[in-house]
Amino acid sequence: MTELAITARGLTRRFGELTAVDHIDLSVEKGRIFGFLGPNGSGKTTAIRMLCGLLTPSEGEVAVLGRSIPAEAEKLRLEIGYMTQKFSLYTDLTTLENLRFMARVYGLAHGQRRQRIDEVLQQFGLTELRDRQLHAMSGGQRQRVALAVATLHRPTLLFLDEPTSAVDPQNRRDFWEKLFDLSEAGTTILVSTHYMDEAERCHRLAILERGKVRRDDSPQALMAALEGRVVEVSGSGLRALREQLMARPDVVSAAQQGSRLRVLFDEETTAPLDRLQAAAQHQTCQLARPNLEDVFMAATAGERR
Ligand SMILES: Nc1ncnc2c1ncn2[C@@H]1O[C@H](COP(=O)(O)OP(=O)(O)OP(=O)(O)O)[C@@H](O)[C@H]1O
Repeated sequence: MTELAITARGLTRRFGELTAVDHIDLSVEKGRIFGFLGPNGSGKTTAIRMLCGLLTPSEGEVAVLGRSIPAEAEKLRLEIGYMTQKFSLYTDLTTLENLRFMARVYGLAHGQRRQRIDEVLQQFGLTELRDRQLHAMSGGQRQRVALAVATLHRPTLLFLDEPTSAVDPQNRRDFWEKLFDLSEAGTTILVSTHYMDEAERCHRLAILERGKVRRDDSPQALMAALEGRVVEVSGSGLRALREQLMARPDVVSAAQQGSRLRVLFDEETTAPLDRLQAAAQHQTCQLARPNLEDVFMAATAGERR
């Protein structure tokens, strides 16, 4: 049987009238990278804060690393790492000063601190930046420092809340390579994002929208489930065609990408290619491989209608 690092049943958080997280169920396997994909305000941060024990649920059961949360949250403190969306380190201190300070906060034994700090400096490519103040670093460099700090005490579970929102694509790729190194070494990672390319890298993904989990599976399985429902149209007159298609009940979404229009049909539609070709007589239509954006549109279609 696979071991679970996190289980949540019916996890809910209300803020007054608003239900920010609405009865979500989660099972996160140990050693895997689990993603929360959702737009702003979908409840990712609120869910993560409850799983860390920083926010009390309104309803629901949560167990993290075998401990009941929030009752046993204090015992979890040294077993988890948390990197928040907002940068939370001291920007007027250097990398080394931040690491030394946090090593004390985590209660690392005096004799181990230096060795462990040297290890993370090397692991995250920070040796040359050890004496630089954080305000004089790029977004990508700072995120590396934040990840080094979050893993300094060797947590077995890492919560990363939109860790790369201020980072360019190359640095995002490098950051993800570090996450895979950590995952291979046995660390469980729960990461929230609104980038499709990041979501696609996760072993498993929960798509959140308005506080609910709309889909929960591997990215590959989620995309495979849409096989045969996505058609691409090329040719002229795509703007007018899009408008016409968006009015149809069998079309979930129609989005232009360069000189193509990508059309997603709903589940019940049979032979979408033939249907579209009938509507787009002056254009060329062909079936396309579903991507995560299509999955996201399909998962949230009910809400938009
Ligand atoms: N302390 C709070 N008091 C009142 N409302 C809150 C509070 N925290 C979050 N919310 C609301 O709950 C909803 C979910 O917010 P949350 O921050 O969890 O979403 P998110 O998916 O993390 O979005 P973002 O990427 O913008 O942070 C939002 O409508 C937000 O305004």
